[in-house]
Amino acid sequence: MEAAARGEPRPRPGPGPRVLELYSGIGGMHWALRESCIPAEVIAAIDINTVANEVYKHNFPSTHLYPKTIEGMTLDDFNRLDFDMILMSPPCQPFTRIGSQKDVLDPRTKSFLYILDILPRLSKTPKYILLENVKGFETSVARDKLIQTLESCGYNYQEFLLTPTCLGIPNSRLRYFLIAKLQPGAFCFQTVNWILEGFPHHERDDWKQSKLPSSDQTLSTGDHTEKLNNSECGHADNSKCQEMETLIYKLETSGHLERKLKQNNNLSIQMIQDFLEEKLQNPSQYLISPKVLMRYALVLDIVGLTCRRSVCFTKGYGHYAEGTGSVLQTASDVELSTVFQEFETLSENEKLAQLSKLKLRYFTPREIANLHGFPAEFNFPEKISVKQSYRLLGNSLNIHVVAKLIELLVQ
Ligand SMILES: C[S@@+](CC[C@H](N)C(=O)[O-])C[C@H]1O[C@@H](n2cnc3c(N)ncnc32)[C@H](O)[C@@H]1O
Repeated sequence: MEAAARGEPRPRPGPGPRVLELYSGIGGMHWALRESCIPAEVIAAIDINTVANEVYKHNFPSTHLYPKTIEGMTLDDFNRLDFDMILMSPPCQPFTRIGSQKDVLDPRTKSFLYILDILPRLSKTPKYILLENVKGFETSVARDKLIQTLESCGYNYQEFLLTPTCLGIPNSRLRYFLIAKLQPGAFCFQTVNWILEGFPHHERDDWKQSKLPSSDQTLSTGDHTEKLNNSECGHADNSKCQEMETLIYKLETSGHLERKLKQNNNLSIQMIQDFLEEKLQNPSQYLISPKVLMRYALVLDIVGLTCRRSVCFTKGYGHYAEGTGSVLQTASDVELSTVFQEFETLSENEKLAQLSKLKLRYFTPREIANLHGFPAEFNFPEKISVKQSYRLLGNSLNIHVVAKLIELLVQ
């Protein structure tokens, strides 16, 4: 029988922090911890999703994974785990613009409120906390309760709104992050009581910088334009005033096109082609069907191989066409604008013939994993379907962004 099952604390594996990964999903936090090179060990992960747990176990067979609800863990269970760090991505549906917005009244927030209740009562308050959630969380009651709890427990903390483009990755995924460190531990940068929209600058040899990171001292490669364009999860900004603007082609106004052009000309961001698989297995399954093309062509976010942008991939990718993530134009010799020229005047057959020239396909799960920063060693068990992979990746996070935050948290 294992020590934990006998009610005894687990033996310490090494010198670094012992990490508890809550809402572990497919282990995005675990991969980020590895990338951060912090000498830490995930001593337990907890998630209720059986499919996600299959993927987690496949990639981290030696990590103790609890396939149960967080509320199903007692205070004693948590105390026995004897952890120093919590990494967590609570469910985001209660806080998204298109979700329920029920905030703390949504039953899916219950487990998070339970964690806030447990935190001050732990026999050892963890030294480090990192939380990830959607944009929208920052204005929630749940966030206010989190801050109250952290302040009453004696944490220093910093909030962020970050997207992978600030690290040169051609994918928008604007997310809320909070890192908290138990006092007297101090951060290697000056915290501020507003939300940072880039990573704080620091001198490699002088982490204890004293200057306040003002807005122009943060790395904000295109963040502002991105927020306007992709404020949550890649849904086109269909506000009333834009409906009044002239459409150039597709449903794009000159403003949309200018923004995309600016993103594609931003040389600090890599090209989409750097994230693609060389040879697809069963490529026909990724082609966009004529039915989807005909119904959704105008709302698909289309990116080419040399583009330096893509919109946020959500769990509905490959299933719902609108606002769930970009699709790839594999025909590099065709101009998107020419395909949509006088499109409305064409017959159905002519429309399909035009659209087919683009050779559009979905990104594969591996390619989305690449954009999310998952390393080559990460993979899905064979029995996990493409659709399930999209769902799980859509719920996950950008590894590079979180790895950098873990470094900021611990250094
Ligand atoms: C936003 S996803 C986290 C994804 C994860 N960070 C990853 O990289 O895949 C939220 C996860 O919380 C899990 N979850 C939701 N409510 C839960 C609860 N009450 N107890 C345990 N896990 C829960 C879901 O199954 C889902 O995998």
